[in-house]
Amino acid sequence: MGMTIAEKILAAHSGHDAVVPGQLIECATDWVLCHEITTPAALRMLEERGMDRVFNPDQIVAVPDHSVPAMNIKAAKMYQKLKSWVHEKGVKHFFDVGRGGIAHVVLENTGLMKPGQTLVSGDSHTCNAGALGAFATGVGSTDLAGAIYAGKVWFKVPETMLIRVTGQTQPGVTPKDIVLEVIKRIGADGANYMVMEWVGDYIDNLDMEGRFTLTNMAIEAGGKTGIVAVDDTTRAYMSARGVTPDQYTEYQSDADANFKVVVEVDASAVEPTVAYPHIPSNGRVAGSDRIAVTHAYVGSCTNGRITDLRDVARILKGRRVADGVQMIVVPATQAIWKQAAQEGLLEIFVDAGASVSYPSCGACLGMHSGVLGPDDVCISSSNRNFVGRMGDPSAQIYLASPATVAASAVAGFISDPREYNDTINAAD
Ligand SMILES: CC(C)[C@H](C(=O)O)[C@@H](O)C(=O)O
Ligand code: SF4
Repeated sequence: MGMTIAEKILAAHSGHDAVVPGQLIECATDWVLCHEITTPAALRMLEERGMDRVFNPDQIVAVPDHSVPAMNIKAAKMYQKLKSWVHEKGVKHFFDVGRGGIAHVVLENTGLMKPGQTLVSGDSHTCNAGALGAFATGVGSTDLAGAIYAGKVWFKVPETMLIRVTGQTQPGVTPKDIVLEVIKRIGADGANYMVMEWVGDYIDNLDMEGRFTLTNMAIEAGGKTGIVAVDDTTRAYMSARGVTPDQYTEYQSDADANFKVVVEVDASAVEPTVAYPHIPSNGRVAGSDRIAVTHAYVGSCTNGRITDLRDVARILKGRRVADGVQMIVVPATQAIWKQAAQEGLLEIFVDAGASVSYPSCGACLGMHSGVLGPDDVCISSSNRNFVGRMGDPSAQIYLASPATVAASAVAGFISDPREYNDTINAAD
């Protein structure tokens, strides 16, 4: 029996020639990603047991991102804890406030994380990095503590779901719509403890930014991670970061690999999709109901990349955010913020009446810088619309692509971005 990409990576990191789904393995971690929310608890566990060390300070990447710049004293203390640990242990890759942004997006851009590697973090969207042809997954604080201490974690080898996306999307339809459509179809637990491997000519033609959006949301279908095989797009992305193919290992799934489920998606039939409250699987076609919004949020590790900001700018250019709508745009990292500034995108946002914020998770999980109040209605480019996710439990969150968020912000109600296709194409 052949193996999938994920099985091959896990075998290579656990000293086995081959592994099968269900097998328990001790897996070496090439990278541990640490932020200020879950790392302090893991560090306390280690300290209490007198196991206060790191397996290798060069293989830890630390990025404060959720509650920074701190909005209260508690957050300031968590940030201090992460920072003092980084200095004490000599953690090599530290992206402090002002030099980083949202951890997953910072990491994907560094060139540190390479195809064929393994990554764990105390964050559920760690699956994001799977787009690089790597095995990346979120773990709880105990496993995080173990990884920091020993550079190893226990895994049960997951089954793999194959998602084949063929054809091309209509103008105005983006990777976010594809992933919302898939989660709608399979359900919020449809990929429970499975690897979601994306293939097909749609994926072949997709840029890395779009691939990260797909793998980022694996956890919203219960997936262990998402993964995309290495191809020329991945190689070019790595080489732009100074990493050559001899520095990483490429894996492909074998023709006779065992896929537990196969999902077929015709990209040309996918419409702009909005996940209605309060679960990401609750997808409907954008604009099928007239839903007034009070807030519009573009950002997060799912959709705060430069390509997302360009999509938003194409719609906002020469237009105004509707009265009564608070729109915030949060570039995911300092580097993306700078590029957006250089491309003139930030000026377009400001001229349209949107507020541009510093890179952080703040609004995405209702911690700061855009917390929703009672009965607010937000159209969000993020990945979760659970009750209370962005603030008050009575607030309603609708998940969509950046283009749909922008179209809705301009109209004042949830709208189909394809209404702007003519002007977008004319502007290009
Ligand atoms: C705070 C963190 C543990 C959490 C996660 O794991 O996903 C957050 O990033 C989120 O998106 O809800
Ligand atoms: S941007 Fe949102 S989803 Fe991503 S890590 Fe931060 S809080 Fe979690």
